[in-house]
Amino acid sequence: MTLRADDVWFRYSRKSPWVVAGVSLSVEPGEVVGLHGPSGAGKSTLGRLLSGSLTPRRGEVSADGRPPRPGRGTPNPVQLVAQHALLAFDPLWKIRSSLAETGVADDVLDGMDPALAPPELLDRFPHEISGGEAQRVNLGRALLADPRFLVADEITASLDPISQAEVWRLLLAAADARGIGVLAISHDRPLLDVVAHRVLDFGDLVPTGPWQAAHTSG
Ligand SMILES: Nc1ncnc2c1ncn2[C@@H]1O[C@H](COP(=O)(O)OP(=O)(O)OP(=O)(O)O)[C@@H](O)[C@H]1O
Repeated sequence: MTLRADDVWFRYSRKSPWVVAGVSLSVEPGEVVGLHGPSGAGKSTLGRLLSGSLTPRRGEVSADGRPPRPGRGTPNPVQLVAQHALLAFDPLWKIRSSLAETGVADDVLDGMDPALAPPELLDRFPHEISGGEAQRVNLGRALLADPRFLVADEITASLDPISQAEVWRLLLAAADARGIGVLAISHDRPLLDVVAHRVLDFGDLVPTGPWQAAHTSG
């Protein structure tokens, strides 16, 4: 099973410029691929395309040959974990209810790795946990879906160094143990050099030919 983008193109509207223009990449099971680039380059957009929350205007995204969109009752094999973990939780729901929304049974929730979801946090509201705790629970929720791939988009950009190291330690351990392929998106090149097996630069993903030049100028 490979996560692939094949000549993917995307723009937010017909009148806006191409944000992703002819990009191809692949992530293998168990592989951690870093994606680096400046702010506004299009990294998050590509992450959303790879996780199926956006659909390419042209080209294809596939996980094991199929578009990574959740079917009815079927978890998405490509889970997106984004920077602002608290936005992923309903502020009016206790953490337990947000996790239960994934469809897992109560005993699975109670049996979650306490490093990801400490039992005492499950009955709190999102505003009652720290940013580091929120991102660990958010990662735990993505792992409940038993994903084949994780798109980790600036997941530790707002965290202190200790929380940052802990989130990455947990993610890399889960990826290694379960053979999950990871696309780690960050503007922090030294971080990617530590966590990833190889690092791609967003600018290098865009082929430079006359056709692209004509179609990416706006
Ligand atoms: N929902 C949206 N509607 C319209 N334009 C958008 C939308 N989301 C992003 N963009 C634009 O697409 C471009 C790429 O944004 P994107 O968030 O993918 O970049 P990025 O490389 O992830 O940046 P950063 O590192 O700052 O998060 C930017 O010009 C941004 O303004």
